[in-house]
Amino acid sequence: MDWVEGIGYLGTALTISATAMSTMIPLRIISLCASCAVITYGIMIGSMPVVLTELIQMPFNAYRLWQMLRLVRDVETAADNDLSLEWLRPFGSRRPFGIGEVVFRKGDLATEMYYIESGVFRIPEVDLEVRQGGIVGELGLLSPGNARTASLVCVEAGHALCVSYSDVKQLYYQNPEFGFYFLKLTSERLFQGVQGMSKPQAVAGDAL
Ligand SMILES: Nc1ncnc2c1ncn2[C@@H]1O[C@@H]2COP(=O)(O)O[C@H]2[C@H]1O
Repeated sequence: MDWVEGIGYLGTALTISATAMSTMIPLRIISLCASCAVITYGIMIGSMPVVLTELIQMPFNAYRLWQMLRLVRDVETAADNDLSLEWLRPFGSRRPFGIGEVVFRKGDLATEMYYIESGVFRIPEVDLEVRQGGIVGELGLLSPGNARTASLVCVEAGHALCVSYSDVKQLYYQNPEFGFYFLKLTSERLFQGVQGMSKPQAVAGDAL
């Protein structure tokens, strides 16, 4: 085996390692290293398809890596400051809701959680209001069969950021700070549920 082939095998080994990785940041870094090795090998053997494939892949990996690093930084800032969840913004889609609109009903299959940006939403089963900065719809990720534990109705028109559970899981696994927020939020709500809340209360950003 000559050194050119050696670089090719190094590229193969790094590509396989990246594929086997479960955490995003190391995966992206190893993928970028693999691309560098494969591009070098492709140039050495004069194979444009090999070089081109890697050149196309590299910006995607670099962009995703930048996104993830930025997220980690933002979550750390959020943890140090006012616990605002503004950094969730890139992970969700903004949706408007009108007065009386039922966002979901108890028992519905849950696929996303909501970060309330404006307006007022009500959870009738526990007589709670969720306002700007509040998180709602996170328990469905943990409930049996992903069923909604309560309904959500819009009582004052506004907007909510909808974040899919696959993104929530990704954030959970990638970022211990977010994982801890999530754990704290869900356990607080489960404890509240156990204690049987009866008085109307407002759930806002400080719920975390
Ligand atoms: N006791 C509670 N206190 C605060 N929020 C609750 C409570 N019970 C349910 N919720 C919220 O209402 C949501 C209904 O949908 P989910 O079960 O997905 O997630 C639930 C929580 O976000």
